[in-house]
Amino acid sequence: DTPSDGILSSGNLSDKGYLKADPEIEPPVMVINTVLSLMAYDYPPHKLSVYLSDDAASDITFYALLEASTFAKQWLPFCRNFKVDPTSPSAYFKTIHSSTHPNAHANELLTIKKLYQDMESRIENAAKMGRVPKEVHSKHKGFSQWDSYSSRRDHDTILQILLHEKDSIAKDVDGNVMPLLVYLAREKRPQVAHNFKAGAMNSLIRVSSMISNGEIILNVDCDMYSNNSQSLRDALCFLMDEDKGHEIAYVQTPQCFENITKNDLYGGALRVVYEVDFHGLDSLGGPLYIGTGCFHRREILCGRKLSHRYKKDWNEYKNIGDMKEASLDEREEQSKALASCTFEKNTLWGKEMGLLYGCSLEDVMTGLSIKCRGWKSVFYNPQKRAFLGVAPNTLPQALVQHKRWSEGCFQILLSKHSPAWYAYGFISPGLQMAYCYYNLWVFLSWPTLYYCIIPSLYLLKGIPLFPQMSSPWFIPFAYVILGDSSYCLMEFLWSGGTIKGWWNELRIWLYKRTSSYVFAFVDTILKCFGFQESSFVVSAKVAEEEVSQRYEKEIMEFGNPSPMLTLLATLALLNLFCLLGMFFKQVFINEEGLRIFDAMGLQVLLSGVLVLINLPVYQGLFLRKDEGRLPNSVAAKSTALALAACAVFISLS
Ligand SMILES: O=c1ccn([C@@H]2O[C@H](COP(=O)(O)OP(=O)(O)O[C@H]3O[C@H](CO)[C@@H](O)[C@H](O)[C@H]3O)[C@@H](O)[C@H]2O)c(=O)[nH]1
Ligand SMILES: [Mn+2]
Repeated sequence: DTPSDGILSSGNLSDKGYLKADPEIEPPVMVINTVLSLMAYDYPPHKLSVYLSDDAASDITFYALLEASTFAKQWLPFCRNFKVDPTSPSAYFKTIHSSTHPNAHANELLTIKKLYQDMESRIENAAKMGRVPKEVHSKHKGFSQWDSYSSRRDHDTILQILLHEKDSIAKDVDGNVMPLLVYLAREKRPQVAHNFKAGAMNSLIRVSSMISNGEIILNVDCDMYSNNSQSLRDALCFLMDEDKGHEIAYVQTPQCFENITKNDLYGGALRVVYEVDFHGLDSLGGPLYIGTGCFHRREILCGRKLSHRYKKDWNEYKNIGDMKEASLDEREEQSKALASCTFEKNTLWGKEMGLLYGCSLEDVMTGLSIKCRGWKSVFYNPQKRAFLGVAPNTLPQALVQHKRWSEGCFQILLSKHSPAWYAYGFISPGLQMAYCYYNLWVFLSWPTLYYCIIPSLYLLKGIPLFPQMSSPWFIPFAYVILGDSSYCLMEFLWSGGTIKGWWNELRIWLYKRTSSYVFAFVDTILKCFGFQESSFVVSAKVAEEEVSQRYEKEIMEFGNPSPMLTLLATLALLNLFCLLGMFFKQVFINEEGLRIFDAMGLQVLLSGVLVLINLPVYQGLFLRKDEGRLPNSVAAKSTALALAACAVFISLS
């Protein structure tokens, strides 16, 4: 029985103009489903507080949350009475067919579904019109906070306690108390760095300390709803364990997705990472903190070091001092100061307290710094997924996400918290190596690029680089190739994947290394020398109808021209040209026929596999007519580049 906060991170930004209007990228209806699912946890409601951080400071999101607070009055009792799970309304309605339920349930279900759909259409209308209806605006004082708002990068703190046990309206239809509910848009000014998600989280940590000060903080991305209403209780079992609990800083659940298709075209499920790697990490001191679905102890997130005398007394309720007596308005006013954009000046926030700044993988870096202070973490991976979110559903988005991640990993390696040197002595050598395994991702780009380019060009020229098939030196190569691929395949199947899914994973493995990691490497170096500013490209959570349809059919979505796509297409064409050129030369010019297979078997195999794996690229370049194909400009550029590379290489003596 400990008070806990559901801290929810949401909102988005478009400093660089990647994004359009916010309700399009992170739609308010999705966000309130997340909020409702957490409010309905199977947990005493007076000990539960939910905070929504809106980095876009959109009055439409505020309006949606206001609607959700009203709808919750019916939804929470409904969940309680009928043991509803998942507790996100939209996910729940998708799972049920009313005919299979007894009568009482069926009637109430119809009523609540109708209420939900009405609310949804009101919110969607407001989002479509881009403003909140006038009559609603005048009904709630909270909206007046937008009077001084000039843009999403320039506004005061907007903070509203929507439900609080002190307030008589905070009772549901059965007369029970409801969880505390707060909307927060921290202050932003163009001249002050806001530190993206980490900045938003730190504001939430401070503001919540003033309002509810729960001991446990759960942090969830705005697209991840609770799929298991017990997971909060389960996580507490680890943290409150009498023997080991006092060493544990956080309990991390895997990031799972609801929109993964059967063969997972973009490898978004990260199956092997969660089913194999993270369990390994768990035995070495605990998994990385991955930014969502994670239960933290507030004190430790705020910088506490491990001491052997530390043993939590869960009965001693940390009170919020004078604030207990303060009225809600006073509380709001005082908490606002904590979310101002200058509050952190000359403090340790972002350096030693809260989430750390200056890295595009703030979460992993923060988790590492917690480990270096002596704490452990736990990986909690229940059969019934704790949270479900939205994975990227186009190739460019998947690549951009991997770029952000690998860039962050590299930054951590170079940072003062580097697992390669700083962490030495603080964490076990095994964990150090495990971190480095991720931190060194970007370097994999160079050998992979080499293997995608050089052996094929030499094949075209007729120069063997590997032992011929009849030589005994061929055996170690064959052993490594067969051993590695069959091991990976087994691991993938064992983690619940399909054979085709493994082939797709292999493709994404290649694309990450030959585009995301390359660009991440270059960008990190540029940032080190101050040629570039840091950014956080928010992943889109919704897609156009046609894009979604192609995603369901597992047709690769390329979309707009970008340097990453040009690079991928060039490599794909280079391999195709080399392979075709070689065959042509062998059969028609040298008339050696297929003897080349003995001399250059491995090179033929390598180019052949690369060509097979790139089939979707050739289709996207030349065969498809739909909007998701590779743009003509990319086709022209990549063909020219690939041909030029072949020609130049051949002409070199
Ligand atoms: O300036 C920002 C940027 C992002 N977010 C929120 O942060 C969350 C994660 O952003 P998203 O664009 O969905 O990132 P993902 O690519 O899904 O992020 C993954 O990787 C991130 C680190 O790169 C982790 O923080 C995330 O938890 C993890 O889901 C979302 O709720 C955003 O609204 C903010 O609040 N403020
Ligand atoms: Mn996300």
